[in-house]
Amino acid sequence: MVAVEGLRKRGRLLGVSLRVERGVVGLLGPNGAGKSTLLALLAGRLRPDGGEARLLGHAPRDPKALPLRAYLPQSPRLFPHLKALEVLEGARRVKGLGKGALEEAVGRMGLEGFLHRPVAILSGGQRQRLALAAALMGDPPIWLLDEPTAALDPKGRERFWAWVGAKREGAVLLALHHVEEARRADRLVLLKGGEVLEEGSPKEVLGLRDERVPWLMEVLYEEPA
Ligand SMILES: Nc1ncnc2c1ncn2[C@@H]1O[C@H](COP(=O)(O)OP(=O)(O)OP(=O)(O)O)[C@@H](O)[C@H]1O
Repeated sequence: MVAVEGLRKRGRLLGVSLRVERGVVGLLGPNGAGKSTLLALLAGRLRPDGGEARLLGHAPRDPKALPLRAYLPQSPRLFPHLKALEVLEGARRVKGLGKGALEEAVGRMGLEGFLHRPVAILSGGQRQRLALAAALMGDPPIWLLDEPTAALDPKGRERFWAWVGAKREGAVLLALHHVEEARRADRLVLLKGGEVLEEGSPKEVLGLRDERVPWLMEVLYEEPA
């Protein structure tokens, strides 16, 4: 479903290969590891210098790939003067979806309380919930989400993971920083310096404690060993 072969972006990604048929894949790694670059390349927002990626057989920049994926960048741009509901209406129209999809997205992310407020006065977490609802509306088969829960409170995180859990088909790729969330993924991919360092189940990857990954101790193991 998502196939990546030797993907390169100068100075940022040094040749990454991955294959995700289905399920939730967490991308872990310290700041600057290349997680956002990989997701932006998969979303077609960046052009690679080498290698290739396919989303259900389509190149990321092929217009046919657009309706197949949801992409949430690390700092989503939302027009500040629009009301939350207008942002969602815009996403719904662009995606050619019915009202039901919008209502589902509102319910999933709990947006009922601030639908009529302009983006400019929303809190950081409210904006993130809105951006997620707009991106995931219609439930495309592939989700590419860059630190989707970074600004969310515990309830918002639960709502997000409940939505992930309700997704029965498809591939979800998430850049993550927290161990407790990484444990919920089906597979984890550790990136560092633009390369894949390890790949495996959360148990395998989070159990790694060798000298190649000293940053794991600092970045991932907030909990006492
Ligand atoms: N436009 C750019 N031009 C050149 N280098 C860039 C550009 N954007 C990012 N980089 C560099 O690419 C590397 C990978 O960055 P990237 O944002 O993909 O990392 P990340 O793993 O998502 O990090 P974080 O956890 O901080 O979000 C970093 O060293 C970064 O400084």
